[in-house]
Amino acid sequence: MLPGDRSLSWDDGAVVAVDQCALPGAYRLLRLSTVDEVIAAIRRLAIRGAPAIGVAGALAVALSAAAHRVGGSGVDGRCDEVAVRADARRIAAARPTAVNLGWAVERAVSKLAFGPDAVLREALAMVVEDEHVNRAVASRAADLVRRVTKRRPLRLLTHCNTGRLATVAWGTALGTIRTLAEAGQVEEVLFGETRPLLQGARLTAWELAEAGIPHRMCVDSAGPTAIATGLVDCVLVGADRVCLNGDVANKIGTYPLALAANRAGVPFVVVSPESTVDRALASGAGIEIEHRDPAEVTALAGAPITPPGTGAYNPAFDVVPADLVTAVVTENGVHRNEIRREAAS
Ligand SMILES: CSC[C@H]1O[C@H](OP(=O)(O)O)[C@H](O)[C@@H]1O
Repeated sequence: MLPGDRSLSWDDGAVVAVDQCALPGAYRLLRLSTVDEVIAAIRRLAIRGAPAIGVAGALAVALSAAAHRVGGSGVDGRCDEVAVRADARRIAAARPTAVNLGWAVERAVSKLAFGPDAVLREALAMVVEDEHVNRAVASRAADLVRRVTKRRPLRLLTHCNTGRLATVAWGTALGTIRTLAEAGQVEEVLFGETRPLLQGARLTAWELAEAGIPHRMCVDSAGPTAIATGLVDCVLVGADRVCLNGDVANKIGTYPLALAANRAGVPFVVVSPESTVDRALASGAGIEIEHRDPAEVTALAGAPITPPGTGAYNPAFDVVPADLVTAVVTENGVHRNEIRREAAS
């Protein structure tokens, strides 16, 4: 097991991460010592979740800087910056939608001139920061949920996995649920299985069981009905990219939940670190949505579920327009609709 709540760490020149493809059947650690090994882990979602892939990307830049060290150590260290920047571009391209990956890679690359050890220090700082940020965001989001709901204890709905596995530790939307549960304020969590890769069924179920929080799963398409029939007091989701106007990209299946919540008057709260906010992007129209292998849809656990030759539409994310979002909560505050406004509280 990794120390504490951690699902991602650094150990003696290697990235160490929980293999999320092996859960819930096996808790297995990956030890990744090359840039290509980290890129492959991100691409197959062994490491997944916007904050987690960001920090893993920064650690991969540190692996590259060490591999391309050209002399000296500490403040005298230098590396082949051209080679490291080429690696950084490949790392940032591993998955296009979560802004955290590019943000974290750029932050690690910004220390290149100070040598490989400085790059590693910056990446390790992100490891520590992520857990602190997530706990702060979760606390702020829990306060908002208490303000915008009446019923106690709460019946919450979430989607995909936004817990300690999707971050370095604690989690964002699921971190908020953990915070509320620790205060005895959660009756039950309903979550979607999250087809096709089953992040809900495999990972959120595992985390909620580990935390001892009452939970039930539903098929993704039942989430809107649960909201419409009064089974949900608040919807809590994560994000992969929040735009300047408040549009939010998140796991496919989030948009229908937002539509149902808006129609039912149920709060729809997005919980994410500031590193998921892309202030360079005016609106969701500019977000690159990752489209993945159709075989992820036409097969289940590797076994075909359709006749041979069946095609599939497999966007990994959708975009929730800002007007369907009750609030985006970050460590800097509660943003209602447009992100450009300063935090409302
Ligand atoms: C706090 S995780 C944010 C976000 O990342 C997940 O996507 P994926 O499993 O494809 O990496 C999902 O959209 C979560 O909401």
